[in-house]
Amino acid sequence: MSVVLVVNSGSSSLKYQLIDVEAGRALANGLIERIGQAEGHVQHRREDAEHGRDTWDTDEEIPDHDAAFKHMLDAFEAHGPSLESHPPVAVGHRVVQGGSRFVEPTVVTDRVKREIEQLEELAPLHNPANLAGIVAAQQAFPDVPHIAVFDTAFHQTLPPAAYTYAIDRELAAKHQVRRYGFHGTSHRFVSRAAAEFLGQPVEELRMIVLHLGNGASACAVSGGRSVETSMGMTPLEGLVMGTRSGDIDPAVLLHLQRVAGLDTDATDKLLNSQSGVLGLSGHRDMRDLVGAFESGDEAATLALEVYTHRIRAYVGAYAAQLGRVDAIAFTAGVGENSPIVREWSLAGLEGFGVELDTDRNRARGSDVRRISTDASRTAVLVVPTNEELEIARQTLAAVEH
Ligand SMILES: Nc1ncnc2c1ncn2[C@@H]1O[C@H](COP(=O)(O)OP(=O)(O)O)[C@@H](O)[C@H]1O
Ligand SMILES: CC(=O)OP(=O)(O)O
Ligand SMILES: [Mg+2]
Repeated sequence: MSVVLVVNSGSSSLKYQLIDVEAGRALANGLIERIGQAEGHVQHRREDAEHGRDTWDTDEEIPDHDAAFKHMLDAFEAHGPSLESHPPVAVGHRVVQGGSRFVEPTVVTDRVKREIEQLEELAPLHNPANLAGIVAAQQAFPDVPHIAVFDTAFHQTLPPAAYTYAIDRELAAKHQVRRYGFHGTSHRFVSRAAAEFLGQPVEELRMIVLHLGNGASACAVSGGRSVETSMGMTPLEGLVMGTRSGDIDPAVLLHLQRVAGLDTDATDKLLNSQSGVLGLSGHRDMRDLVGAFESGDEAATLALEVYTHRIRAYVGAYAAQLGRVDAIAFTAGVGENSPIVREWSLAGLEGFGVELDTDRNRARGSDVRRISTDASRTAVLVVPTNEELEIARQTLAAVEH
């Protein structure tokens, strides 16, 4: 059995999974939230084939990422599985921004840490937290290799026409301004799982993956390679998200800076944390938004329309880029669980060969499933993503390499 610990360290949270890679199964997972705030929260869950699933919760102040790791180790010790009897052979870390530098999973050295730090300018919300997680994990697990797996890596196959912004070339080059794309680990996992479900080699398929979570992005995958994606230099561009605006005329910012006195920080906060469906409706969580829509809330209805209108526009654009669409795959929290979002996003596309089956779309399930009619030229699928398993696989492959 090869066990890998996967760490997804955010600015105020630490998510972890202990994974048996060959079995493709988590032995335990956990979430440590509100790091650095007065009321922290630790949740540890043991997944046991024999005893089923057990969850433990505690409320406690967690000052920093070092303390969060200590809590994680304590939880393994108190509730199992024991790390002595299931020692991780490596620790895999999600790192959001790898720039143009990192195209594959990379063994973390002091130099790699410095480079991740240098990339902070391109991901101020994500990379500092990812790095804090790596530093703390190295202290907790000094004797095993640590591997960084980058959200951007899968999109390094984008052609220049897709990743280049139409601004002054020299200025852009000097400041590394280009589109990088994110959620690559998920887009890669889902495109391969979709091909497997369809029983066709991924090399022969053209598909569109819609990763709709708190952050959301679309990806056109041709022959298993990312050829176009909706997030850009940062995870702000593209689809409407929980709290992020996605695409917007940049002149809106100039206008608000002039007429409403917004400075750089206020603009950043507005677009990243106060926009998206939250800004439109007061709800950031899709469950709450759909609930408000169902009780007739007008703002919630508009938010849902704006959210799905944008997805449909991207599906059309990517169909044009791909020339043919064999499959559309919905994934992540919203994509896997919201029939109304899937239905509205693909409404009116029958003329393009995309035909949803209403009953299949509404049926619940936890495995890969088809939600299009048998006659639909494009197969529409729901594919549960598993970024942690993908990180664990890539980590093990990097260690064995
Ligand atoms: N049953 C459901 N119906 C609709 N939306 C759901 C459901 N379950 C989860 N979601 C939505 O999924 C989103 C979170 O997705 P997730 O992939 O977990 O996000 P992230 O990993 O980016 O934090 C939230 O908006 C949540 O409301
Ligand atoms: C890159 C990104 O947007 O990640 P998340 O969806 O986890 O916020
Ligand atoms: Mg996610």
